[in-house]
Amino acid sequence: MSTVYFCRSVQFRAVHHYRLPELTLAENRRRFGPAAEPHEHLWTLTLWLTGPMEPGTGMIVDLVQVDEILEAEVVARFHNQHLNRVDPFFESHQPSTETLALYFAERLVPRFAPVRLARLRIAETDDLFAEWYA
Ligand SMILES: Nc1nc2c(c(=O)[nH]1)N=C([C@H](O)[C@H](O)COP(=O)(O)OP(=O)(O)OP(=O)(O)O)CN2
Repeated sequence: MSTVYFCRSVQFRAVHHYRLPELTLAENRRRFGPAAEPHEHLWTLTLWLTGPMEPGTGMIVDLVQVDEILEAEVVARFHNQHLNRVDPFFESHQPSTETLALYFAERLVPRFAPVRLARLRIAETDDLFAEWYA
C-alpha cells in the first residue's frame, strides 16, 4: 500500500559553537577548528508527516496547525538565538545537526500526534544536514 507524506520546511537563523566543557578554549579550538567559535547558520528544519487523509479536505493535517506548532516550538524559541544557550539541554549536549535532529524529533512527535512524524531533517546548508526517522 502506498503512503503519502505531507512535508513542511521552516527556517531560523541561529548561532552555535562546539566546545567540550572538559577542554580549555585553546584545546577546543584545536579539536573543532573554526567551529569552536560562534558562527551563524540559516537552519532549515523539514518534517515529513503522515496519517489518514481526511476525505473531505484531502489533507493529512491542516497547514495552519503545522505552522502554529513550528512557530511555537521552533521559530519563537530558536530564531536569532545562540543554540548553546537557548536550552539548558545544550549545556551538556553539543548542538550538532545530529543532536538537533533528535532534540526536535523528541519534542515534535507528541505535538503532532495522532498525525505521525515519520522523518525530520535539520540542515545547516544544502550539503550538511542530519535526518531522523521514526
Ligand atoms: N558531525 C558533524 N560535524 C560537524 C557539524 C555537524 O553538525 N555534525 N557541524 C559543523 C559546523 O557547524 C560547521 O559550520 C560546518 O563545518 P565546515 O567545516 O564549515 O563545513 P563545510 O566543509 O561544509 O564548509 P565549507 O564552507 O564548505 O568549507 C562542523 N562539523
